Amino acid sequence: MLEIRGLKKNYKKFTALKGIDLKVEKGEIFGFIGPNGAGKTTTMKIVCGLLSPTSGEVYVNGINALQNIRRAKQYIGYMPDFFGVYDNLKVTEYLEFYSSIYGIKGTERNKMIEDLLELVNLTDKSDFFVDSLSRGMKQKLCLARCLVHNPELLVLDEPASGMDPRARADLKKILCTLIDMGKTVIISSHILSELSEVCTSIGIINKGEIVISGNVEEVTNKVYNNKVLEIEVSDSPDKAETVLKEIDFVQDINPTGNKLEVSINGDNEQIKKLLKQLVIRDVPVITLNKKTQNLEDIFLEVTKEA
Ligand SMILES: Nc1ncnc2c1ncn2[C@@H]1O[C@H](COP(=O)(O)OP(=O)(O)OP(=O)(O)O)[C@@H](O)[C@H]1O
Repeated sequence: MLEIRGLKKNYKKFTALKGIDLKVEKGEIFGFIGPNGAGKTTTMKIVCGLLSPTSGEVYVNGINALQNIRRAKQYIGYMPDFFGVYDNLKVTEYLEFYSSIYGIKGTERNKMIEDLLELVNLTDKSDFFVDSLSRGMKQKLCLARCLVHNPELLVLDEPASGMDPRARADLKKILCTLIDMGKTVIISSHILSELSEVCTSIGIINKGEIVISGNVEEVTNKVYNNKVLEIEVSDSPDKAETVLKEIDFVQDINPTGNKLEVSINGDNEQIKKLLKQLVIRDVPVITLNKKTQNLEDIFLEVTKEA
């Protein structure tokens, strides 16, 4: 759905993007993660045709977006990180205004606005003035706005900033609904915890360069060659520890009561071998889980200063 190749952007002498390569497949929720000033907004604006790159290529649904920006824009819904001021415009009027830009009128428009307000949980605010909405509500209205032309690719720049936990939970649900509707979503953030549960893939950008990208599991594996297992035994944790110490690919063991956190150098094959050893040696294993690393840990790991 989106492919970016060798994207560079200079602001005068400052190089904001140093040659970005990214691929986002249809149906993904791609988390575009990076600290302040990393280059997320610059990349997103170029993708949406709001900024020209210094060099590079952007393809949206196979269309060369830098050469056919009008065609590419039909596929893109962009939610900027800042929401403008709209005096004396009610929520419904606001969406009517944006619908008119795309030539959507009459009953089709009314039904679409009704559906969008339902999607973003703002049906009961349809008659409110936009300026009277809370920041979180404005964000959701802005999301509804970028859906009026039924785009396939949504580019959302920090949509959760300023939202309270309830609004964030709503946003996650909305994103899942959008994916069920067949959309592809790119969502930027520097607050990783808000993305970790919903993203199917991520790209981490730092100082204008993609440090790492791929689906969440791939990225986790690339960053952490070692896997961490959580093993619980009904009793005899000492025996479990003794057996684990004899396994050559076990790197570290951290026992707490009947639970052991075990770092291994290996993949699923090694996990199977480890479990087999424990069972053969009569260690009473009750549970064995792969400990998932959250995006926050990965982000801190890959963006830490050398
Ligand atoms: N118009 C501009 N002129 C000069 N420099 C700019 C301009 N816009 C952005 N920059 C610089 O380019 C770099 C990338 O900025 P960008 O806004 O893309 O980062 P970001 O990852 O979106 O950051 P944030 O999370 O703070 O929004 C920053 O160093 C910023 O200061």
